[in-house]
Amino acid sequence: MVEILLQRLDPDLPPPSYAHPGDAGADLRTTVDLRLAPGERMLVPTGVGIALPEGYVALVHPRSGLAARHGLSIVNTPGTVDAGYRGEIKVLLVNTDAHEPVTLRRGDRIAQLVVQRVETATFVEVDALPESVRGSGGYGSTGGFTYPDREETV
Ligand SMILES: O=c1ccn([C@H]2C[C@H](O)[C@@H](COP(=O)(O)OP(=O)(O)OP(=O)(O)O)O2)c(=O)[nH]1
Ligand SMILES: [Mg+2]
Repeated sequence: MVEILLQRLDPDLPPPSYAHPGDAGADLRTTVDLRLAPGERMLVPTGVGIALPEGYVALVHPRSGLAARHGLSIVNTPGTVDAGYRGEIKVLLVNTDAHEPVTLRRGDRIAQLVVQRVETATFVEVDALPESVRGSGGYGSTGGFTYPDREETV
């Protein structure tokens, strides 16, 4: 368990909280009413700031229920909150539904914050990278799937 300093910039709203003990994500709320047309995105304030200890990151993930029911997602998912960031956490919501607008009210839970340990790397430049079994194969190099009515594999 890690202790994180939290500042409520909007004290009338509850602070981020875990819905159940052991949950990975603490829910974040919108401080504003909003309506997103199909395809529209908006940077939404949550009314909280945090001071993470060094060696930690907080990731802003979408909520799966809102995604499944309304197509609500996050453009930059998962958003990265750096340990040194002291500003308000914001969520870049997007309505991916093709037809219906998404309407949210102040106080609705819009995203979840996942706190993780993170390594800081030292990048050591070399002329050639060591060999590996995978090599430079990627982007479907191990095969994909074939549509029943088509010859090619995608
Ligand atoms: O979903 C997010 C993503 C980022 N941030 C804040 C915290 C983070 O530390 C800062 C910068 O984020 P990031 O590094 O992803 O954005 P950037 O475009 O690289 O901005 P910068 O040049 O400020 O690093 O913005 C949020 O509040 N919510
Ligand atoms: Mg950055």
